[in-house]
Amino acid sequence: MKITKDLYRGSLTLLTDFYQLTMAYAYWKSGKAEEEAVFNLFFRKNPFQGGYTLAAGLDYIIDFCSNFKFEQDDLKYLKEMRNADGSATFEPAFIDYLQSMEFSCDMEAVEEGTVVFPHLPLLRIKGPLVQCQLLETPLLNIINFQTLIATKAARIVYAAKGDAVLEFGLRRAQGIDGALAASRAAYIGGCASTSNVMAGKLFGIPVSGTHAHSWIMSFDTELEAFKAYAEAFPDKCVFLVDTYDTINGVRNAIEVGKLLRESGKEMIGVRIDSGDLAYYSNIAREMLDAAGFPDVKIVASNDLDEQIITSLKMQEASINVWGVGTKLVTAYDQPALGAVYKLAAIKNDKGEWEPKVKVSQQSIKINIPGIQNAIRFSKNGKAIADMIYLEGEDLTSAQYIIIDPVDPTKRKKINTIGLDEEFLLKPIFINGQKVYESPDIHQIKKNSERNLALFDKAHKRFVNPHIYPVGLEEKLYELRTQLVFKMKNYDGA
Ligand SMILES: Nc1ncnc2c1ncn2[C@@H]1O[C@H](COP(=O)(O)OP(=O)(O)OP(=O)(O)O)[C@@H](O)[C@H]1O
Ligand SMILES: O=P(O)(O)OC[C@H]1O[C@H](OP(=O)(O)OP(=O)(O)O)[C@H](O)[C@@H]1O
Ligand SMILES: O=C(O)c1cccnc1
Ligand SMILES: [Mg+2]
Repeated sequence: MKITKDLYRGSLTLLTDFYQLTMAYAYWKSGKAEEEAVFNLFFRKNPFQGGYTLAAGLDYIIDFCSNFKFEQDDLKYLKEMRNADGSATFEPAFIDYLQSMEFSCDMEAVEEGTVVFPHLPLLRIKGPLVQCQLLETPLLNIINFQTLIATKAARIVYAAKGDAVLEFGLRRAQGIDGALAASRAAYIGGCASTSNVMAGKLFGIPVSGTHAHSWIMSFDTELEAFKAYAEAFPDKCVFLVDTYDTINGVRNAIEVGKLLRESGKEMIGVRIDSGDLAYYSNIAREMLDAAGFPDVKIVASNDLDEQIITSLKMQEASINVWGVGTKLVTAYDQPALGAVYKLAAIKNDKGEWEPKVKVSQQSIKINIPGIQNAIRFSKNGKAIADMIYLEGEDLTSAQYIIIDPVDPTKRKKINTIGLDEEFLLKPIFINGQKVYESPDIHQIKKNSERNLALFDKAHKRFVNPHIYPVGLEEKLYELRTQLVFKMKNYDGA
């Protein structure tokens, strides 16, 4: 297979769990395939034991849905699928049905770079049951990963307190697609650049890089290596100083920095990639300052994450730029976000929407039924609370009570006078037609910055962050409670 932009932009319609296809077939057999349904995509817990999550991945979803079509070779594959007894898994008429299927759903979603919280709908899709069902797996695959990595990046960038964070993860990322999507999401989360050249080409992300130990090792001496690099890249010299002896490495960098200056150029930085990064960065800073290089940056790398960066900041390390790879692109301490996709409503024979609920012993697992949206209330540029409500509800009240979806004793009163309101779900597709103007990657990154600025630092700290209030509007809470009671009786529980 060729790894080209087409891999991500072409039809990936079979990228779904087989059970979506078995259900599709069974829906079709039972005459339910075209019944209208609404599904919500949401998660139940912020990743990394954090206080917020940064949404990413929508642009992939838009591409996926825009190209949602069973191609001839997809159909051939399904047609040839056999049961254990040798009979065809799917009837030919079903294959014809798939062939004629075109994406015709309505979709609303939060924009990429939106700060989101447990229980909020990140995406809502309305359309034929069969289409909504087939889309469950790819939508989750895309949102779960990119949202996870964007959130990890936002945390790392937050720890860096305004210093640039360079994403160096390609060599340790989860395969080719994981690497590309991670580089994209890391940029959305606030990284300044990626080392992944293909991500730069595909997504328009700035690329940057220094050099490796192998460059130094290929010469007889470190000094020779620095001089040769300076000749090749007089405007981009970031010297890796720790191959043999970090202090001597800084001395050599200063020597070449002086030569560069004589030729009218300035050394940009030094990179330290091992040892005690606080200790060596502080020595390097003193040496560089004393030699007349106060503007030369000190880049640090080596298994960094938000915790180590925070520690190095506390130690007053003289680091200005952070190269972060493995722990960012693999979301090292939490390898998956647990977003789910649940049926919220279905249209009955009379054309009325019937809200649907999945009952669980664990109240956190009871989904929120009905066709929902969410409003973010804020005051003077600071978010106060999010309210999930039923679409069509009268929203002119001066006061709301929002009720915690897991613990109904937790409630918050919101007086709306003087508050700003933002509807979180934006229309993306109507009847399968795209109505959303996708922002470019730089605008998405700015949206992340704007969104993150809405939230108090209490929600951003790494240890026991303050919980941001997200609640159900009273009527939605009532609907959910009544429905749970009804379904439990129905089950005889
Ligand atoms: N001052 C510091 N405070 C906290 N963590 C640090 C500090 N300096 C470095 N670290 C981190 O400690 C870890 C050190 O890794 P490790 O024990 O593998 O040593 P190393 O420097 O990589 O060794 P080597 O010289 O073989 O490359 C890295 O994750 C690094 O980011
Ligand atoms: O540490 P990360 O956050 O993943 O950042 C990327 C790392 O990749 C490179 O070295 P590599 O890890 O390949 O070799 P090394 O550990 O021997 O330096 C680089 O020098 C960084 O240390
Ligand atoms: O450019 C760098 O310094 C770099 C790139 C990838 C991995 N480690 C370092
Ligand atoms: Mg390493």
